[in-house]
Amino acid sequence: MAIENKPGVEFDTVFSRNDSLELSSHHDYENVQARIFKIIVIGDSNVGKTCLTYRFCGGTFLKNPEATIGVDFRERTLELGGECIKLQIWDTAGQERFRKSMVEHYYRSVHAVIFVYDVTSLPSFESIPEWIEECSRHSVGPLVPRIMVGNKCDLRDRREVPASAAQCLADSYNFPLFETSAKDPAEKEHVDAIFLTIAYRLKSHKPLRLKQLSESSSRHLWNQREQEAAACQC
Ligand SMILES: Nc1nc2c(ncn2[C@@H]2O[C@H](COP(=O)(O)OP(=O)(O)OP(=O)(O)O)[C@@H](O)[C@H]2O)c(=O)[nH]1
Ligand SMILES: [Mg+2]
Repeated sequence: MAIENKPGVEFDTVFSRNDSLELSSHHDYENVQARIFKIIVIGDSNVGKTCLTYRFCGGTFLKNPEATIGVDFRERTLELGGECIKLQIWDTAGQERFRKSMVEHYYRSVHAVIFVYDVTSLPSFESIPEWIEECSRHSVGPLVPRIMVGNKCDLRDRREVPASAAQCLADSYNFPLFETSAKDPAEKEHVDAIFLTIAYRLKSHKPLRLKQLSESSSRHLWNQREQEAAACQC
């Protein structure tokens, strides 16, 4: 599910029926020029960064993943509005010992950042400000989109992070918030939507159009002006 960020303002992510998530077969892969965007996925160990990125790039739930050492690269090419976009996803290590020599590389020339926590782990949520702070220390520009993702929503009985608390934190940074599950097949399209939201933002390379809506009809909310203004915190 996507969670409201600010009432009355919609993050104008409308996926056209003509957009496909993959390059269609009539394309000659060799000759297609794709713009490449680097997206890093950051958060505590065990929150499901590898499973989320695998779900998006591989289409299935990765059983028995091992802790990521350094970084794993995944990519997926999309056709959006007639343009080829390649998302190069850096699945980073959450464990300090597996990431410390890599941190500079994570943040260099990054185009978007996804902060992940586990809704069944309060400590992983409480770490989010530290991850945002690390991002800030590495001079990631204010126009670089950031989003927050709460993973493992399928574990309903074990939830420790209320959606309201997560929304509050996301609002304080003016980040969009998504809650999802890499494991639940019913959430597959929602995982896609997280990355597509970023892809559209990167593709346009310009401020999003803000559409005033009634509170009840608002979904995928992201106040871009406030997001950019507040991004100096991150
Ligand atoms: N129930 C449930 N389990 C999940 C989900 N996503 C990941 N897991 C499990 O959580 C554990 C950790 O997943 P990973 O994807 O390896 O976590 P990570 O954030 O990449 O961990 P590091 O590589 O150590 O930073 C594994 O046992 C996964 O099976 C989910 O959506 N639901
Ligand atoms: Mg991992």
